[in-house]
Amino acid sequence: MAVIKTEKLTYVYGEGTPFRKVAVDNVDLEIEKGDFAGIIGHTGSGKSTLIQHFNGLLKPTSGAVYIDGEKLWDDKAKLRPVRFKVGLVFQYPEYQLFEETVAKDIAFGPKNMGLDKDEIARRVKESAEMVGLSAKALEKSPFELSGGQRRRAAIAGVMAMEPEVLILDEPASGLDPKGREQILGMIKDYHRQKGNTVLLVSHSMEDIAKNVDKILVMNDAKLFCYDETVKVFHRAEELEAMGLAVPQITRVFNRLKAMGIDLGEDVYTVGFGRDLLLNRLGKRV
Ligand SMILES: Nc1ncnc2c1ncn2[C@@H]1O[C@H](COP(=O)(O)OP(=O)(O)OP(=O)(O)O)[C@@H](O)[C@H]1O
Repeated sequence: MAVIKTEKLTYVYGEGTPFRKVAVDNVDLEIEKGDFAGIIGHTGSGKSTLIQHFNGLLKPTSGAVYIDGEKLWDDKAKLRPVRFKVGLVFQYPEYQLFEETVAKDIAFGPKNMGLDKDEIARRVKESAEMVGLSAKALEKSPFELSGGQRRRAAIAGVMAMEPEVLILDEPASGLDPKGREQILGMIKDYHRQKGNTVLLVSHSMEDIAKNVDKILVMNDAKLFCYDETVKVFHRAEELEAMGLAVPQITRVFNRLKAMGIDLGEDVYTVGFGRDLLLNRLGKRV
């Protein structure tokens, strides 16, 4: 069964005003349990609006959202547990840290869930380890940490709620290349260890290509596709037509194909391209 399902999901900002804007338009979507997916689309294509429906932060203008088969908004009392089930990490979440220590910040969500002290302590420890924060860092004020560490602390705060679905909006934005790799690697490890559903919004095709198994593409408020990474990059021309640059390495190999050198596979990471080439050249890799 799909963990997230939408039926003709539509969301309109400013209904009844001259500024009316359809941000999500008739989206039918099924996200399976355990999927690790990237969400891409040009600026303003509706990515943030879409994900805010998945934990009941936004109410559809029309259409429906189901979490674990349960329709949201039929009974408002059921929204609270959904917010625990679907954890949302906003862009630049480090600006939302406010407690006096990192440990207290991470504990905030589990505390809010009404868990007992021991369980909260276990979760704080486990999620701090997951994001690579030391025991020493936990006792510091969030303001004593570096930007990258603060981001980790904020992500750990949502992980500590042990959501079934973890959604992150641009988790690597504003970080240097090394910081980006570390955060994305950490999210990949989290998915591998927990097997949970993880969705991450990103502007970077390269980041997406390297990390996720599936891609959801939004275009002008509509769902363009939700499919395996390879299959999505196979549609490079359509993606480029909607202003989405496929990874540079994919373009190089597509160019080779156009020149008659078809290696028979879609290439979207440098590592895979290298192995493919070396294999064809008959060398061991
Ligand atoms: N609070 C709001 N009021 C009015 N219009 C809004 C509001 N938030 C978003 N929009 C509009 O809805 C559309 C979709 O916005 P959304 O933020 O969901 O897109 P996005 O794909 O996440 O964009 P970005 O990549 O820039 O974050 C855009 O045209 C945006 O201007």
